[in-house]
Amino acid sequence: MIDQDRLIARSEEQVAAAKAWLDAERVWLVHRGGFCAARQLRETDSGESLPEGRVRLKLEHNGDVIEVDEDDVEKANPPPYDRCEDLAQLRYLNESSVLHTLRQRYGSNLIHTYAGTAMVVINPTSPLAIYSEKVIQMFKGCKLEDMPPHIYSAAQASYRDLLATRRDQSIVFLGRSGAGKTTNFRHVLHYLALAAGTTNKILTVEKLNAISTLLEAFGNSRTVMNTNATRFTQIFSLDFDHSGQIASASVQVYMPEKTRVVRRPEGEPNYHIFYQLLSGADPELCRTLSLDKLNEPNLFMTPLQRSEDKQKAGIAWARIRAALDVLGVSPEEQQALWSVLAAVYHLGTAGAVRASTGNKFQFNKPGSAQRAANLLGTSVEELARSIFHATPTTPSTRASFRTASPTERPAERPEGLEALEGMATGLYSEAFNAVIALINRCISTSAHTSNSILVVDSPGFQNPASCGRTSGATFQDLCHNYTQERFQMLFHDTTFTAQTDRYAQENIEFGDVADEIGTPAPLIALVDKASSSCVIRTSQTDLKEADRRGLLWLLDEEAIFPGASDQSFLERLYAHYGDREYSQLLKKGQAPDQFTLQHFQGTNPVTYSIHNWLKASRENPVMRQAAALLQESNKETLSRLFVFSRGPVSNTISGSVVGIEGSQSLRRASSIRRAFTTGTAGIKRKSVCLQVKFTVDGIIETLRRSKLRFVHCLLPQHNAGLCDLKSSLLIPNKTNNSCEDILLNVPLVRSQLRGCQILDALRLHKQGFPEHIQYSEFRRRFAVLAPAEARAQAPVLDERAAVEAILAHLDLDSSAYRLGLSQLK
Ligand SMILES: Nc1ncnc2c1ncn2[C@@H]1O[C@H](COP(=O)(O)OP(=O)(O)OP(=O)(O)O)[C@@H](O)[C@H]1O
Repeated sequence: MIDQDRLIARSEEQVAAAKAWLDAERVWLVHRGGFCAARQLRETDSGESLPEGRVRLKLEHNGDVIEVDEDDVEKANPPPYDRCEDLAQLRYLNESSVLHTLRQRYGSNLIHTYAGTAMVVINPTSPLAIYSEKVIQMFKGCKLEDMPPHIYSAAQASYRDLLATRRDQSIVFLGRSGAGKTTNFRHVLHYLALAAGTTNKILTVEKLNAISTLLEAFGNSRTVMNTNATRFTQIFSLDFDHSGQIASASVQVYMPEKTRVVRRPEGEPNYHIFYQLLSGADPELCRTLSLDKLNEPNLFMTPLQRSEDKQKAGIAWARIRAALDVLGVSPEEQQALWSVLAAVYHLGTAGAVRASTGNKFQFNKPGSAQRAANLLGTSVEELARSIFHATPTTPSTRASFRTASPTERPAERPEGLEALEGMATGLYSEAFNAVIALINRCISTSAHTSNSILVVDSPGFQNPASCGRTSGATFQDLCHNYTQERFQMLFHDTTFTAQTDRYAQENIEFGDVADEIGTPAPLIALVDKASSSCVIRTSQTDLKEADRRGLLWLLDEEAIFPGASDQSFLERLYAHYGDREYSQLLKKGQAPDQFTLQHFQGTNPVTYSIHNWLKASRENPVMRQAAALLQESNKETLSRLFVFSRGPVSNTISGSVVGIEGSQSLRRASSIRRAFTTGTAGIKRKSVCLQVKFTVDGIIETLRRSKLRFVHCLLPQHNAGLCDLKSSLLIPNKTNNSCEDILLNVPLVRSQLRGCQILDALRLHKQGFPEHIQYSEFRRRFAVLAPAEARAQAPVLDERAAVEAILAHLDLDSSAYRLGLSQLK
């Protein structure tokens, strides 16, 4: 380990000041609201020593002397560590010292901090002048060890690793909604496009901006936690040729929150694109799309009312048109996209009503339905048939995860409004899918590429109650939270499990830090565990455990069980997880339709409301009619676009898989495709809830094969994601809080640090040897530093001895490395 003290050349006064600091026994007193500085006193006023486990402190801010438990006291670091760039360098590694360093840095607009091999970034909530082409050029020319913490250094480290090892790399962003994942994701892409360069301008900054604009318009929405919340997971793959330039790229989109088009929590709007179209389209386009009168009530959206909102949407609309031009989307293709969006709007106005004769449903407002049909290039009769009367495709055979019941029925065809919602959702999914296909058409090539950097962004952790919505989190929130838990598990596996396994394999002695580290695995199992089909031991406990399956499986079974309801699902959940053993993970909610999951090892409990979960867990069968309707449209521009977007050279989001056949990167990542199209995933295509599990399995499997880097994005305040709406930022009352607390909500940051296990990772990093290199690779790279006789080029019999010779020649401190069986650490 590198000791910061040894690296900093210091004057005698500085040395004296550091010694005085250490002698003064500066500590942090930890309290619920945060921590404060104090000096530890050795004895009582009368000179007696203190009882075991108790310490006396003199508080720095008011001079009070108090006696507290020693567990509430943590050692403080000398002032040179106040803004240290890597938390692993702290002499005393404890929560308060980490928080202090982060707060000091944040106060100076230093939002990035290394945390060993990971990075922590705190949302600055306002733009900073730290991202530019000039800064990119600076990082590009910088040695790794000289780079200050910055999102560009994470990108540069991945790029250097890719060049040095020719191994695929990934950068994964984790954090709560509004913490800044998407913002950093974009900076990474900008950096790589500029620093690595691209062949034939396949991926320019202009194109990246255009892609962000489109994905944001179609896939983002305002939520209670973030004015611009991402509602889909994406993997942006940058594919490099042998010279290290980007020769191709692609966007893969997973698990878009489709139902938001028709239903969402109260007060939250639809996707941005609808408002931008409705407010921005010029009169001629409005006429073509029959959007010139927007005064009728609409089931799916309410057009913007305030003139400033309309103005903003109008500006965004101009940007969207320009983005489509940059990406080479033809005017006809653009027109086809707008026709589908306008048709969704008109269906919202058309509504559904039971016909006066018979038991069938029909449009409530035939005029609006006619407008939708015209735009889709079909007849209103055909449209009505597809929505209200068409036989849905037969549901797939259901695996018998619940005791087979003769009364089980296939999923029923939704009626009336629900059927209409299915069509609107399906149309929107097809439009979003087409946008991604058009993006990929512009940035992918068939050039031979050798390695990729995958940059991953997904909706952040959702806890709506933290921003004042007490009605409970939704099923969609659970899906996003589950995805974040799985990414955290990936971080856990990479940081803890893989490291300690490697030490064991290499026969390297190592302390017991790893044994005490908690894991997100139990909560993940509660959500996604499949029941075991074979039980080896047959005690009652084993049988019960074998039969116990995760929430998603229970929900899937309940959704098609006759007479089941949201409430009966909740009862089954309690029946499986009501034991004391699970009380730390699942608790009953205050309302009868609520339950609480203790996410991130209890640091982020979320109360969910089960309202509508059964419905949300199955795909609405009418959705699938949308693709057929569009492909068979009598408007050639529409049918051509939607045949293309579903075709082999593009991609699809509807089955959760997005890829490009023929692309090198995806051929390498072909297991993504396999994971989604074979086995249980294939059988369960219509189960939205199980698709979430299988999709995340596929993503994780792909990422595991690359060298992973994690960026933990943190919220400084609960509502930091709403910083675009400055006035709604609830800054704590100045009179009650110190200036620093106004910047950073310490309990909130502390709970995020605990949830993402930063301290554990740092402890392991400090105690262990996280960097490792094969002997042969070390010799290849560093043999030039060795004496001539130790510079064998060909493979040598004893690689370890050869490396030892190089190390001996370099005269390195032997405590700074370990020699394993095949690797140097
Ligand atoms: N580095 C940054 N510089 C300036 N503003 C930032 C930065 N990071 C985040 N923000 C601000 O915070 C807001 C929320 O950030 P962002 O949308 O990236 O969060 P997120 O973690 O991706 O959220 P979600 O998970 O909901 O999509 C942004 O709209 C932006 O205004």
